[in-house]
Amino acid sequence: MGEPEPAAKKEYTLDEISKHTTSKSCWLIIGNATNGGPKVYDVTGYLDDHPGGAEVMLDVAGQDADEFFEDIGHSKEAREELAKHYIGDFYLDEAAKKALAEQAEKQKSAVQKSPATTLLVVLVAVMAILYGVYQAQNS
Ligand code: HEM
Repeated sequence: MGEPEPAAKKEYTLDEISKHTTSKSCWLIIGNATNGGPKVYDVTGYLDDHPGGAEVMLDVAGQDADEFFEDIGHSKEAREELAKHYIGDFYLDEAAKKALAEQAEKQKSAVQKSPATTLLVVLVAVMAILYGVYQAQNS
């Protein structure tokens, strides 16, 4: 048994999204393999409230704005605000869906590996400090 799916999940194609590029109707695609895939947001009502200004949003309207959104390092509050404007998912064909799932899987295993990497870094640092102390005591 899979996860329960909402009955009618709306999906938008780039054809449709790319029509919404003005202050009268401004849509953005935000999301990637690490957070559930690309999603579509109608941010028309938020343009005038955006602390970064309306212009930056209009610049990337009707297209994939994920990198722009992530590069700013938007806060948790910004992400909560973003969620309010969600209108549906970005349509992915089977190949794109598969690529996204593979990317998500890769990200997951990279995260799982990271505690071991952190431990190794800490271990090397501790050994370096101990070596320093040993040297100091014997000089
Ligand atoms: C619905 C989508 C978006 C929401 C809800 C949002 C929300 C916010 C919020 C709350 C801030 C204040 C700082 C923070 O809390 O992180 C902020 C700052 C900013 N945002 Fe956005 N943002 C969105 C999309 C974008 C996009 C697509 C861009 C760039 C193309 C962008 C560029 C900026 C910039 C440059 C700032 C910094 C403003 C400054 O510090 O002067 N934002 N945004």
